[in-house]
Amino acid sequence: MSLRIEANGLTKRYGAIHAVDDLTFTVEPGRVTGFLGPNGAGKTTTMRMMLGLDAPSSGTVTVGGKPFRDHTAPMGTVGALLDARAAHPGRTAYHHLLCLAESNHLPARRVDEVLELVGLAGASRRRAGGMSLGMSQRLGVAAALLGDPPVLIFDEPVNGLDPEGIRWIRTLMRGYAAEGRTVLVSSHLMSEMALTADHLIVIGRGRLIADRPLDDFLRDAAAPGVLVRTAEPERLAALLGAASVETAPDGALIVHGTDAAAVGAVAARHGVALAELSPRRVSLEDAFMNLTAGSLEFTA
Ligand SMILES: Nc1ncnc2c1ncn2[C@@H]1O[C@H](COP(=O)(O)OP(=O)(O)OP(=O)(O)O)[C@@H](O)[C@H]1O
Repeated sequence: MSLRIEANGLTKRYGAIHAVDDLTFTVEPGRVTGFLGPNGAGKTTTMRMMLGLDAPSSGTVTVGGKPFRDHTAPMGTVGALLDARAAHPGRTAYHHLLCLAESNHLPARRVDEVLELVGLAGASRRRAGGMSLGMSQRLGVAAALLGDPPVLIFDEPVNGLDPEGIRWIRTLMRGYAAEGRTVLVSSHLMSEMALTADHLIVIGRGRLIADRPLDDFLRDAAAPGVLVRTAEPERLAALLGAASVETAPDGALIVHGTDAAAVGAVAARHGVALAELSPRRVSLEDAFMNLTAGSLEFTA
C-alpha cells in the first residue's frame, strides 16, 4: 500500500500571523521528501495539520485521499515523530510502546520488534524520563514504526542525535522510502537534507518557495564559475573576452561561463602570472539562504 500526502491551499492563521499560507504540494511515495525552511517557517504547523492535531483555517490536507482522522487504523497509516519528549516520563520504554500498541489493537510482539529496530532492545526497562534526547528520539521513532505504516512524518528527527544516530536515522528513512513508503522529514538545515532527501519542498513564512528534486538544487548551487587572482586583473579580464567577469571586493576575479582549464590556458598563452585559480561553488547552505532570504522571521 502506498499513500501520498496532498496539501491544497493549506492555510493556518494565528490572529494576524499566517503560520501556513496557501500551501499546495504533494508528497509522493517511494522517496524521501525534505521539508525545509528557516525557524518559524511553518513546518511543524503543516505537519500537525497533516495529522489532524490542528485544524486548517482554510484549505485541506489529505493522506491517501482523505483526512488523516478518517482513517480507521491511524498508527497503521501514518507514523509520526513530532515531539521526542512525548512519552510519559515515568513509563519504561517497553510500557510506553505496549500502551500505544494495545490502544491501537496492535500485537504486543510489535513492541519487541520496534525496540530491536531502533536499537533500544537493551534499554527497554529504562524510564522515558531518564533518557537522553538521543534515546528519546529513538523511542519516538519506535512508536512511529509500531503500526508498520506506509507513511512516515518526522519533524526535525536529527535534533539531539550524535553522528552515529544521525547516520542511523538517515539510513532508516532511506530504507523505508526504498520500500515504496512515503517519507516526509523536516529540517532547517540544507546540508542535512542534501544527504537524506530525494526531493525538497522549501517554505518560508508559511509560503511555498520551491518544490523540486534535490538534484536540481545541487545543479543550481554548483553555479559554475572560476575564481582567479593575478597582479594584472584588468589585462586578464580583457583577454578573457566574452566570458563575463566580475571583480570581488578583495580584488579577485570571478569568471562565469567558462572553466578553470580555459582561464588557465588564456593566462598561459599571454604570460599572465596567476596567484590563484580555482573552480567556485556556492555552498548548498548559501543557495538555501539565497532562496529564503526575505522570508526569515528573525534577521540579524
Ligand atoms: N499555537 C500557536 N499560536 C500562535 N502562533 C503560533 C502557534 N504555533 C505556531 N505559531 C507561529 O506560527 C509560525 C510557524 O511556526 P512553526 O512552529 O510551524 O514553524 P517551524 O517551521 O516548525 O519552525 P521551527 O523550526 O522553529 O520549529 C511561527 O511564527 C510561530 O510563532
